Amino acid sequence: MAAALGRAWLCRVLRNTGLGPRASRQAAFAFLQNDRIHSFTRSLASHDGRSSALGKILSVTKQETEDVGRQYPPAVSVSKAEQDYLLLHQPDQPENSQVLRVAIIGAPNAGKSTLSNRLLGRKVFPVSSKVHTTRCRAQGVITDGATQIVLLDTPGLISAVKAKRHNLEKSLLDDPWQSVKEADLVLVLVDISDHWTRNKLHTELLKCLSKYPHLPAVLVLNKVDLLKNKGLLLELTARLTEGVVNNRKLKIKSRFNSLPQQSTLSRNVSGKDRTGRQERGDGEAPIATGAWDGEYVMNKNALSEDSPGDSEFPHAEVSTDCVSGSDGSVQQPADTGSARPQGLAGQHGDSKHREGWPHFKEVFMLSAVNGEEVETLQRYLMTKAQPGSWDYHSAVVTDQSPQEICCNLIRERLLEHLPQEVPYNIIQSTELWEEGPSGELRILQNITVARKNHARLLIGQGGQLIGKIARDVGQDLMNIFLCDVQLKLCVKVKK
Ligand SMILES: Nc1nc2c(ncn2[C@@H]2O[C@H](COP(=O)(O)OP(=O)(O)OP(=O)(O)O)[C@@H](O)[C@H]2O)c(=O)[nH]1
Repeated sequence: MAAALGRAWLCRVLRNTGLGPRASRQAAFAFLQNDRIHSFTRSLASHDGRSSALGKILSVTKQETEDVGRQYPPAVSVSKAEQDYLLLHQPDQPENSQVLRVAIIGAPNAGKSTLSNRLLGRKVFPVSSKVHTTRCRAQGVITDGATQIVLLDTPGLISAVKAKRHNLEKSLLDDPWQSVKEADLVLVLVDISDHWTRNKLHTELLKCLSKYPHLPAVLVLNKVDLLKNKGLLLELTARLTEGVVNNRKLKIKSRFNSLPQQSTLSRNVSGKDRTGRQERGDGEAPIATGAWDGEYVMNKNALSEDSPGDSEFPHAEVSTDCVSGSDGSVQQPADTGSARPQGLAGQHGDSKHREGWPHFKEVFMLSAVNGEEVETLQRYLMTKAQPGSWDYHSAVVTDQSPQEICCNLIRERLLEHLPQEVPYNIIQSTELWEEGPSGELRILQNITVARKNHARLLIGQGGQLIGKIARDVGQDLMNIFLCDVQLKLCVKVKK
């Protein structure tokens, strides 16, 4: 009640500054939710000169709103018409505008949507532990100063055979390829906590990279928070890059023989520091910071939390004895005692037989779920933007409609809470989408399941599960739209 009164008062104050009714309500909501008012005022006010009036009321300087605005991106409009208008609106780019389109590709469940949400600073893509949460590609937009980064979130890469066997829709097969075709840079995400898949790049990934060999590609090892033995990161890096990053050969050294003997890198484990001295276990642990091309790669603090000790960190460095082929490919020197894992396919082997990709420009090791090192990746992406026109107005955070966002987030929860195939056979339809008298968003969505027992599962005892899903999705939607949301879910059985 107190919050509602406070909101109404703030809303009136904001309206006196010349803001429209919805803008005032959103701003008031944001202010009382958190301090997201800064981003909101930035996105609204920076275009029409109202920033000074709002700034006075909120005691926020222009610099402050810009700084915090970087942290908190603009809200998404609850109205499809408004969102469509924004999407078609002429981008409000400055003269020195820069742009970078980034396709995020990887196997299903690698964490592509989680990373996209992290980079955006707002959850607009659905995430779940079940595969194929993302059904078609969608875009997220980060606008910071004169630079715009467009993230192309894609469904997990799958083979045509698999798509046919599981009767999966065409978008799952085509969209990742389409996104790569449109991208300026591709992020290849690998789930390094998955023992079954982490030792080799997915065949479809390799096919995709081979098809666009001149597109800059960056390897991202995700879910480092789940890895106990951090030393494995460098071993995996050597495998997945075929021992070459940015045209340079990797040399992996370990101060302690922590890598297993049968390791593909064991012949390079020297147990010595850079000066060739044998090191003691209590010395300062060398880490792979700035190992490649002078850029940041791995940060000890970011990765050491659950590490058994610094001795787990091997050291990686790059020798410059790699040469570029005339086609831009990297050729291995004859015998340099390289870190290249044995038994890998040749440099130009077909994607079926190779395990890694030797043309990655950079390697990042991060945790999309808790944000470790995501900012480092974001900074890197910012530096890669090239002069060019923006794709979107700075107030756009995604190209999805508000209804699509809502459907996807409900599906995310259905995937999370329902067993096996049940959530994949559900049909969702939005029956009501309207703005209530106090500016709240009212949504009624029908969820049609295939069988009665599925409906029982979904409703849960005394309506507990469906109630929880409605509350959780409602909360997510409030954070996206920055307004009150009343979400009702109605479970039906297919006739
Ligand atoms: N522990 C941990 N879990 C993560 C991390 N990143 C993603 N996840 C989890 O991995 C699961 C899959 O994440 P998504 O972002 O949906 O993966 P995706 O690649 O978009 O999946 P698809 O839509 O199937 O292609 C979710 O349960 C996430 O919470 C991470 O860095 N650490």
